[in-house]
Amino acid sequence: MSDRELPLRLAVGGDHAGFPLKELVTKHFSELVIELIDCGTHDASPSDYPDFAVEVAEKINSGQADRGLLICGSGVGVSVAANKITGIRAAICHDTYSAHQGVEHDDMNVLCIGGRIIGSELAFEIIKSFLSARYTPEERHARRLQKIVALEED
Ligand SMILES: O=C[C@H](O)[C@H](O)[C@H](O)COP(=O)(O)O
Repeated sequence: MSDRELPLRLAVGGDHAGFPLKELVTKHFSELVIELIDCGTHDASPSDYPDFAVEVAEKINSGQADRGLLICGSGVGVSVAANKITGIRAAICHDTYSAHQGVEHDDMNVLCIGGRIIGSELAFEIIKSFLSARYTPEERHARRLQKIVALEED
């Protein structure tokens, strides 16, 4: 995949376990997106992943960012936390197919990665796949998304 510009504003966050990969990701993508907002953590001292899920979600829900990227050790904690927040559709993707199909079909707006699971080069490819993808507004996808919105309203 080429390193052409990915015209989105991206909010990035993660805990101490995600910090090493987040540092590499922010450096790699800062020139490839319109804006990269680093929501922390800013060092490797122990921290709590829900705090960064909240920060990234706030950037999206306030309109400051188009998409989010969350990195913890496994990707599990940040995805569980982010999906508690209305308007956030987050998923762990450790392959490129899920990263673009999740956007195209499910309008996924937050990608979650495990910094202890995959290396930086694969992570870069997955993130590019996620950022390059666009939601496909076909009737079946819209119908399913409406059912998810209804779950949020329960
Ligand atoms: O799903 C949770 C995340 O992977 C956390 O990054 C992980 O639990 C942190 O582990 P520890 O506090 O042992 O470094």
